[in-house]
Amino acid sequence: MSKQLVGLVGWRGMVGSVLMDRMQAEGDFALIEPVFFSTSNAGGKAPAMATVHTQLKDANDIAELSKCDIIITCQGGDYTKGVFPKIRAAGWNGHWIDAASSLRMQEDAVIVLDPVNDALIQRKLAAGGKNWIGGNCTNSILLMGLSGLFNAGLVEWVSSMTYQAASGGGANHMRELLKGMGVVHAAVADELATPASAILEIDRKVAQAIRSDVPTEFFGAPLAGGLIPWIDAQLDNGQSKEEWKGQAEVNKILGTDATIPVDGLCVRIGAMRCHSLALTLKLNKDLPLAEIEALIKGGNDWVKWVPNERAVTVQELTPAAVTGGLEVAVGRVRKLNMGPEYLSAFVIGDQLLWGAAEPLRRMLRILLAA
Ligand SMILES: NC(=O)C1=CN([C@@H]2O[C@H](COP(=O)(O)OP(=O)(O)OC[C@H]3O[C@@H](n4cnc5c(N)ncnc54)[C@H](OP(=O)(O)O)[C@@H]3O)[C@@H](O)[C@H]2O)C=CC1
Ligand SMILES: N[C@@H](CC(=O)OP(=O)(O)O)C(=O)O
Repeated sequence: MSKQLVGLVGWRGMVGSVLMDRMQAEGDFALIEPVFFSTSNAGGKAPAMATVHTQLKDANDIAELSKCDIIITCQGGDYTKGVFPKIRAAGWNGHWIDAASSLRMQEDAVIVLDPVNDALIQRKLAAGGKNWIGGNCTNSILLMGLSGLFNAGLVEWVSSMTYQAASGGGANHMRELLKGMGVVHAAVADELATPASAILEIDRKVAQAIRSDVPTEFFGAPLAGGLIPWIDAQLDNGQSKEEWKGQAEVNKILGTDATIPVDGLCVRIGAMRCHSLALTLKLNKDLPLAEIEALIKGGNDWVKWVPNERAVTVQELTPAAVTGGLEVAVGRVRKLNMGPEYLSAFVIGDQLLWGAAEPLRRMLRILLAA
């Protein structure tokens, strides 16, 4: 049987690069005929995985895109808004798998996170669904960490304070943070090399470097040594668009009948990869912690439970421990002073894996197996 033609767009970006790594690691390329597209280098050499279509095609060429059975795009929302309507209008009836937020809330789109909503995906596939959209990275990490509680129907509402890594903005954002770190270090390298140097002089110089010399082209404000308590667009109700996605997407992924309120603050921090969420959950039952732990651990195969103890938390509930892996770590789980149904949790996962590339890769495999 001939292999399906799978178009790959955005494969060079932050998410796309991770997707390529994972597809190679899992042998996905052996199951498909890949065609690589580019918005900036059409005609250039395609990655080595392309054995037949060895030249990059123009990512805006509707005719070439329409030859694909499946298209996976990690190019971004502007690309989706520009190309998706045209290719559908041109009569293309293939499967569109997309990392961008543009189509997520469309009626005929499914937000895919198969360890959490596989039954929903299969129902929509059987009904002829064609649009499979990855969720917002932070919401995917939230649900991968606590699907056990959500799927047990125990969550009444969630307050979510997020700590989102620089790579969430993309490759250029991650590069900007690293450059900024270099600027800050360079500003005080001599003083750091002199043990007796005055710490307040170091502090003053660092503050000056952060205010004046750290690059801000992509983040719009200095991130190195600091944080930015706003991600994505401003909405009329006072939320950032990133905060709005919380309730909208969590409920769509779960397919809830009654909306579970999800709200909080989304904050950009100077981590490279991994998004974290400091959560307050209101449960609808007062359960023993041991039962809550068992439900969280049983949520899916990728949950890594971290006991609420200082030493193991400091070692295992951090970006350094979690980056590059498929485990989603859940810790700091305890009852809060507000009452026995109020629970804290700290969830951290590699947002480029379960928060972006992995659900797309797994959706491709679901389609190939259908
Ligand atoms: N970053 C994340 O954590 C997540 C992102 N998403 C979504 O996925 C989509 C893609 O995001 P992301 O991968 O972060 O975006 P990037 O900006 O990293 O990549 C998108 C495209 O930008 C172009 N590009 C421009 N400059 C560079 C560069 N220096 N290095 C690499 N590529 C570059 C590439 O296109 P070309 O090769 O054609 O020039 C690339 O395909 C977005 O819609 C985003 O919202 C979803 C979940 C998580
Ligand atoms: N907005 C997230 C990345 C992401 O998931 O984007 P979107 O929801 O637009 O696909 C961040 O900046 O960390």
